[in-house]
Amino acid sequence: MRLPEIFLREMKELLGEEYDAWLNTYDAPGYRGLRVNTTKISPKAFRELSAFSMEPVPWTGNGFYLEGEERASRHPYYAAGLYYLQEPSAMTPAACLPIEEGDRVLDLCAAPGGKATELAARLHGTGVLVANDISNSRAKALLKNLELFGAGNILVTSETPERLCRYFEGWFDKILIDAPCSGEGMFRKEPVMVKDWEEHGPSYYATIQKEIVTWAAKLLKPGGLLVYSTCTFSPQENEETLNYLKGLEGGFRLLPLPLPVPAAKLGFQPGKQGCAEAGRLYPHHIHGEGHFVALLQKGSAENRGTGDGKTSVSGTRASKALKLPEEWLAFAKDLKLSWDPARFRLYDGRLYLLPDPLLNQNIRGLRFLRTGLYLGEVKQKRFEPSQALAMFLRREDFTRTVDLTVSDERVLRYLKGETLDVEDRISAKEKGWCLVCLDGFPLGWGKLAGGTLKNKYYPGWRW
Ligand SMILES: C[S@@+](CC[C@H](N)C(=O)[O-])C[C@H]1O[C@@H](n2cnc3c(N)ncnc32)[C@H](O)[C@@H]1O
Repeated sequence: MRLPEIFLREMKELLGEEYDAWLNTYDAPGYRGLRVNTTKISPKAFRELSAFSMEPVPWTGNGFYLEGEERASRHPYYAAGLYYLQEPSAMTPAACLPIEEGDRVLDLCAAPGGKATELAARLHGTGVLVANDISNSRAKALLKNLELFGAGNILVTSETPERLCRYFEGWFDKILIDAPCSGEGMFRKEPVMVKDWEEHGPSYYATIQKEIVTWAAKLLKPGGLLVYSTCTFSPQENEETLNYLKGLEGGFRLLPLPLPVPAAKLGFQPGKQGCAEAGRLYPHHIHGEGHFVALLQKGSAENRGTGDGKTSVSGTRASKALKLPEEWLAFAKDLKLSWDPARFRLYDGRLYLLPDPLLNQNIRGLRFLRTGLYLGEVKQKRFEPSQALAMFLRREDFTRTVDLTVSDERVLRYLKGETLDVEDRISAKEKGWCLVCLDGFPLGWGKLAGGTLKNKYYPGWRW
């Protein structure tokens, strides 16, 4: 593999006598990883259910090395949102952000959602995850991944950090910044990144990173926690950015990484330039690609207020209960869940369920792709439930289900959008909307009539 001369020189300076061991890793294959969606299934239950050959990634509770040849991205369990495919080192940043139920969490550079999906899972449907990416096209992939995971307590935006700050200054309990970077740690996995490094390099990204952390520092509550991560080795992009952040208003200090085992035992190397608590992940010390992770706190823990989420533009608006459409009420008779009426919003016939922390929050003018859980649409006097709602629900949340097992050839036909004969799976008189489930996990909607299942799997997701 061809690596830029300047990069190699800098790595020699960084690694000293470890340089050769590091360089040799480019002749070895990389590692594939799978992270279990713990809102849907426990890691133990997933291992029992799936036939995948997997070994735990020691710095996570739900990450695994994928060892066989299975095409896990084309397995129906993927369509059921049971896991995310992620390189093992990339699992570290989200694992290092301590999430508590009810938290207001921001993933500032979130697309396509590798870390955001884990943060959403750890919120267990409470609080809110604001998942942002400056790129609108990448934010669309982020939204899809969050909805596939069944996350409903979300706000997906495509904004600059500066504009987010006009709405959410001092609002977040936890922030994750997986910063755009020169990608030095990914050259083995994605050799095309070498070209980008030659065009831009660490100085270009260091400027962007300083801009991003400046706004993130304002977005975080006093006492709040922030994870800063990159997939690069460059101290200019890592320690220099941290030292810049430490000097910002509010005062930031580094904390030890809250891992299941001390970082040193896992083979993580300490950060440099006064940032020893940070973790440098090198492919010659761990089974994974290069990464950098640090956990910081703004001010001290005593400063950590409850925060009232005051906005800096046009005040707040009181939440009032919406008169719910008849079509929704008729559909919801089959739903075994109920929600506070104040949480519903109807825009152009589309019905949404807002996360609690957003009820009094002004988001007018914000560029967003999704506010909360999209429930579905009122169409020709009927309610059409959304794919996002199917993924959000558990099997037991809806009256009618069609239950298929993974060995049933109808599973793939359903995912392809075909009409199915399901007479053997239901009682003869069953009629209307039903949740199509795979081994107990919803895949999407169907409509039953006379033993036939009309396929309502979202056309944009069909296989
Ligand atoms: C390393 S990637 C994020 C990967 C993501 N966290 C994941 O785990 O899937 C960095 C992201 O930052 C976004 N980005 C670049 N500049 C940004 C900025 N100023 N504000 C917010 N996002 C930005 C890029 O579009 C890119 O998607």
